[in-house]
Amino acid sequence: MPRANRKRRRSPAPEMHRNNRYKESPPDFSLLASLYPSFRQYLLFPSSSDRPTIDFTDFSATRELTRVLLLHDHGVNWWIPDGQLCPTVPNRSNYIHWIGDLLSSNLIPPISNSDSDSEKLVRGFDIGTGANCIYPLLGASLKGWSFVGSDVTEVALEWARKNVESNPHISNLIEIRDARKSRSLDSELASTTMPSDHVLVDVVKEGERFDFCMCNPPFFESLEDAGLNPKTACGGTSEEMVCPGGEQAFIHRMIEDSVSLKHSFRWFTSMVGRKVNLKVLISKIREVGATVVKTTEFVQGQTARWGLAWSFLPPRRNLISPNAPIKTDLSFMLQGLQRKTGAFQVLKSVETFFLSTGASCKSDLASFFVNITISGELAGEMFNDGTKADSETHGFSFRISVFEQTPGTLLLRGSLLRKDSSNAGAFQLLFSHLEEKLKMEFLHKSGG
Ligand SMILES: C[S@@+](CC[C@H](N)C(=O)[O-])C[C@H]1O[C@@H](n2cnc3c(N)ncnc32)[C@H](O)[C@@H]1O
Repeated sequence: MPRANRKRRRSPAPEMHRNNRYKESPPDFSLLASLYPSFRQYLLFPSSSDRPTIDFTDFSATRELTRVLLLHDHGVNWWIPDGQLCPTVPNRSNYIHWIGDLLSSNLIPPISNSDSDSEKLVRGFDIGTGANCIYPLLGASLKGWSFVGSDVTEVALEWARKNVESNPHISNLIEIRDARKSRSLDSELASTTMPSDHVLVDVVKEGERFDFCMCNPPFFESLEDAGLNPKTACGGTSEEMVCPGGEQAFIHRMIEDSVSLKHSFRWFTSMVGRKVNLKVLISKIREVGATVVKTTEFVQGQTARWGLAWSFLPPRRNLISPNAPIKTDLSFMLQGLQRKTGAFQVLKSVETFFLSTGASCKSDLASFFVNITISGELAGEMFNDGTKADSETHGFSFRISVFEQTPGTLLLRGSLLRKDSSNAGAFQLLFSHLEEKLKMEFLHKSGG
């Protein structure tokens, strides 16, 4: 059916995550071929372009590209047997970076992690890690996170373990867990290859705590449904791509398990392949009483994919009660600073902090202030709990000024530039994160 006149989205097409190394510089195939002769054989030189490419419908070529990208850009040794699902590194990195955003937004405060509290190690659970084990490998190498990766097929478990063992520098961060073992408790399912009703319950051990779980579920109800994208050859066996009821049934099971394990995870997350499923799943999550639901759209070449996250823990922003007086001017002091720490240095840190969130900053160093703008899109990513459409999330601007009170004491003042109370809560939250960050940075250094 022709769709030329149909408006596809309300917001601009999603871009790669700002921290994705391939956002500004896509993989340089010429360079990779010069460094890795095994990749050279797959290069094609189309007459229409001066840049070489590869045949993305050739499984061996896409697998070799993934291998050299993981090795060259991430220092990861990797391989999968013929026919297994072959991940694209730039796309899979977006999901990792989005989880990084969820964790650093501090919307849901960290939960105490019984066995790694002292190390403050971020701990994730990858449901269905696959033979490629891509998320634990990327999460450990990019972020230093530790993982449990689960799966239910012999080949996935064997190759995921091989991929972990081939990387001794991060192997202590990744445990591969057989989710079928837990199923042996369930006698009816023990001898079948059908996915169990549980994906987390019985796989997560008593007393374990995780900062997040993630999942790239089997999207399709049948292999015919999966079809084959003629433009790519990512492989994928029926066990990897198909489950009864498709992704909706799989994520439903995750949601049900999340209710039983609501205190064991800070964030539950999953990738979703169809927008129509996203809406149904959000309703289900609300129905079971999650306190926060967040969504994002991922860049996945020609195909749209969504990220869905929820939590049952009380969000920090609830601390800003709707009945509390709305403050559009806020301040705090930095006292006991070292002599060499002046207003200029603190202002630069303010700028670095907000730039790292994706905000844009304009500094006036002579007057010791920086104006910060949070775009509507960024505000949506940071604060939208899934109840608002992207187009309803408005951007806002505020000014942070630094005043030297006495040597060693600075006053920081934040003011919303348009005194629009609808963004006051978000502004207060960001300002409190800034206070936390600057106190950590400057007062810890000076022993304060
Ligand atoms: C689409 S693949 C994802 C593989 C990999 N994470 C990736 O992103 O490329 C889905 C994976 O889920 C696994 N799986 C299916 N049912 C499962 C269950 N109940 N528990 C854990 N893994 C399961 C499949 O064997 C398969 O490896």
